[in-house]
Amino acid sequence: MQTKQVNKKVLERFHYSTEEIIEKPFNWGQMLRLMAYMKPYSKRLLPLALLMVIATTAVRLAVPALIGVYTLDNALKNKDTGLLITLVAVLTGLYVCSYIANIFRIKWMNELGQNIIYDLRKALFTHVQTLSHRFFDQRSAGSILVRIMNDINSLQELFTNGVINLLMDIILLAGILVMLFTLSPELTLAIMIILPLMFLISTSLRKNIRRSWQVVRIRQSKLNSHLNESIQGIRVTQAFTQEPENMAFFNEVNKENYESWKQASKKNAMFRPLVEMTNAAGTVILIWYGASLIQNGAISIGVFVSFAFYLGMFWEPISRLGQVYNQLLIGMASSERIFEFLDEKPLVSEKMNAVQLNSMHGEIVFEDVEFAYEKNRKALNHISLKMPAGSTVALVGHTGSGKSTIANLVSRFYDPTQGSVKIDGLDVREVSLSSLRKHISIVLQDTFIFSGTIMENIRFGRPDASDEEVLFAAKAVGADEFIGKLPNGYETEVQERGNILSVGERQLLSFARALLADPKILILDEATASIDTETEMKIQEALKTLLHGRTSIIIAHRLSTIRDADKIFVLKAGSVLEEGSHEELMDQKGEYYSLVKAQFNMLDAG
Ligand SMILES: Nc1ncnc2c1ncn2[C@@H]1O[C@H](COP(=O)(O)OP(=O)(O)OP(=O)(O)O)[C@@H](O)[C@H]1O
Repeated sequence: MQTKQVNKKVLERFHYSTEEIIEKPFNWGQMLRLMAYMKPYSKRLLPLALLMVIATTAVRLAVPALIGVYTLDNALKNKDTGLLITLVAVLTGLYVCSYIANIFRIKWMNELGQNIIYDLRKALFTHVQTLSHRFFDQRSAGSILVRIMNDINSLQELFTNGVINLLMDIILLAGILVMLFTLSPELTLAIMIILPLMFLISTSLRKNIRRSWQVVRIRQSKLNSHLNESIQGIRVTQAFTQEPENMAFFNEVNKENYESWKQASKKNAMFRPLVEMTNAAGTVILIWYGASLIQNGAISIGVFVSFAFYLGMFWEPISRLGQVYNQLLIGMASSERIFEFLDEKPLVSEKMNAVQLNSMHGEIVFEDVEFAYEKNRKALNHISLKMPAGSTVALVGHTGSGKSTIANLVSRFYDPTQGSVKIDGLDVREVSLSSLRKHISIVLQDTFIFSGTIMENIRFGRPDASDEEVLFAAKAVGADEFIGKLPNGYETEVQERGNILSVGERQLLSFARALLADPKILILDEATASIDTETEMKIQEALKTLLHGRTSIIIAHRLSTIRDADKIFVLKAGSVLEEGSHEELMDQKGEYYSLVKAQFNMLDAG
């Protein structure tokens, strides 16, 4: 395998945090919490599946006794043809029953496992949807995806096969031991000498194999992260001609993945022969000691044959129990991560008797608001401001001065650490979240387009809107023109993030989306930044339609767009430095004046 030598600096560029903890010690509390997901199925599916497990196990336990003791020692020895025919009929009947029971066992167990996974995934997704922005600030989308998909998938194996195999194997093992002791206690005790060896192989080698597969999973996860980032960032990579470095790093990670897999499968391949060797040791003891017991007349040939059959069955559940144990430990780590998400409380939560805001005027008041995303780093500092209902208010200021944070607090994506945000005189913490957000629309610079048609995307905020209403909104904001040129017009399918559309076109779509939702409060956060001046002039009229009759908060760096605002708040380092109309602020010759001048000079120079 040839790979280009990777520059050390390139390797250092890639940092991927993978879920390194793949297994956790067994934990009863967590196990019981997991098992609680079986409860809805404890009336029908679970007992039915268990019944089938017991039925198949019982048949497996009965067969060796029927063949050895009954056929050889009774029917053949006594030349009892009647008994022989009965035994053949019973055996055939048992096999048929076991075959049918097995079909249903697999069917019901899979159904049970799938149902539990379905419930768990639904619970997790429903919960994640309620979590606050802060939760998403702290995690990558990839790591959330991994929990909802991979971690839950790894529990699927535990629920479909693991738990039931565990039960089946325990019942089978206990049954075999009872049969072995009943047939010949001396021979059983002699064979049990090799049990410690078997146990040692099962635990130590399995642990070793498990660790190797963990390394494979970590490497795979690294490979996934790199692939994901490579595809997402392909445009930047190509623009900076970083393809060779990217390829070299990929080769490195791919090779690591291949090597780890080779190691793990080598160890895996050793396991079966070792188990078979101990199995063979058991057979040697059986023949040597069993033969002498037959010679002494302590046991019959039939007992010996039945014993041999049971012994052959004995190792299978033991080695499978080791496998289930592995699954359990992996399940512990996965479930811990899943429960960590499920236990995460939304930081912004609704009060018990939250007020339903059926209608809204849209007056927004900030009373001495302080806010910090992170401790000791205030984003807003003693902010007091008033935005009258129906007015157009602009927030201006340098990057990082707190403009978007003010918008975030209005929508209650975060709560202030001090002071209060009031809408129509009501603290937003008193209002139900859905009724508050129903009256607010936000248009961001990087608007999100969902996979689906253009029509569906505009309808996003008001799913019950008619086609005519969608068309009206699109026309009003001037989006109709470009939509008309698309291959299928409003029915054109766009992929996630709307890559076939230009940034400006996406922006127009989100204006239409906002207009259709008909909110009382409209927040435009750098919403016109991606639209060229000509288009912007065209949509100024449309914007008037959009802003009419609502409280609008416009955040813009391009100051020409906010000239007509009723009030402009100038922010600096989280505080309001100046407020007033464009003319008033220009007269003041303060921060706003210098910002406008700076832009004017820049344009002049351009
Ligand atoms: N999710 C976040 N977690 C931590 N800190 C944040 C987060 N979002 C913003 N900040 C910080 O809060 C401060 C205010 O950010 P904010 O986004 O409100 O600025 P802004 O004025 O809107 O800037 P811009 O003009 O660049 O959009 C900044 O110092 C920023 O680094």
